[in-house]
Amino acid sequence: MDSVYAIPLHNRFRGITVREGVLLRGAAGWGEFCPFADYSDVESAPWLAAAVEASEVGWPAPVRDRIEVNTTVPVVSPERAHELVAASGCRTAKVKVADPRSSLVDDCDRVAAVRSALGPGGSIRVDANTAWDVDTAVKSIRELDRAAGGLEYVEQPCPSIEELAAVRRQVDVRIAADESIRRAEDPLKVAVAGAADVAVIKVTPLGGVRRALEVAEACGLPCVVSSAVETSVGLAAGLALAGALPSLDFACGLGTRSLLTGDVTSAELSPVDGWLPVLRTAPEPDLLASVTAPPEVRERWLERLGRVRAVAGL
Ligand SMILES: O=C(O)CCC(=O)c1ccccc1C(=O)O
Ligand SMILES: [Mg+2]
Repeated sequence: MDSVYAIPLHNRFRGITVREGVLLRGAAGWGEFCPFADYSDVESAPWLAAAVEASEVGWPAPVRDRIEVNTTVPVVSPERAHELVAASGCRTAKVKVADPRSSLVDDCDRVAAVRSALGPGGSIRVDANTAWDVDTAVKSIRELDRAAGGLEYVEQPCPSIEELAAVRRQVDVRIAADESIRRAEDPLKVAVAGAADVAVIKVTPLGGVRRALEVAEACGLPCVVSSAVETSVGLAAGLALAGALPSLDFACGLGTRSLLTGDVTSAELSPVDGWLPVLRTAPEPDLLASVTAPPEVRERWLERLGRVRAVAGL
């Protein structure tokens, strides 16, 4: 039977305080259907395709058995950011910046605290989630780069591909494309080469591991596999993708289990010393029961699942 879960987050992330979704069980295992609330039924169809691939088909064989991951730092105080990074064991941290609740000075302070936690050998990337125009991006990236003692890359500083290209011409920091790929009408056709140095690839919005592998190949850039803040069921799909990519040069954004206050399995996919195994885990009945959504949330998700099944023909 389909299980609808609702799991609170430790800190607000992407405007969300509780992560919700449906776990689907099929012949090949478990899949997770968890489009964000602002995704339409049409935009949610690839999320369902990813869940159906996981539960009914399974994934291609991996070429590596462990994945280095970044820890993800939400909009928190510099002290809390330092604590989170130090406790994570990761050598790479991704810091959310340009949030409406955080000024550039706050962002610089947070990034500096992350550098002090990582030491000079660590890598820091920031994610602006499309917040800036070109001029603001150029100015902010220069300041953040200075505060960080060097940035590995900046993820999606501006909304459009053209703006990414303009920013890229003016700064020394690498540019990564995320929303430009994930929310593109046809992710197989977006011309990110020239506008970005790195492609962020997410299994769920791209419609599954196979489809994401095609997008990775088509974009012709080094890829970073990132989660959509799923339970360990959904994270396993990201690990399958990261495990199957022909080459992998950067730490992946799959260390997000710690953003959630709970999980559906005790074999949870939390990084150890900054690495995750390429494995999949099944939910355990008692843990599944502990995160079961209240009836009205369950109703809403089952209706959404039905509508998206109709749209997707799945
Ligand atoms: O990449 C990571 O470290 C975590 C994943 C992440 O940031 C994310 C999670 C959900 C939705 C959007 C994003 C994003 O990268 O913008
Ligand atoms: Mg991003």
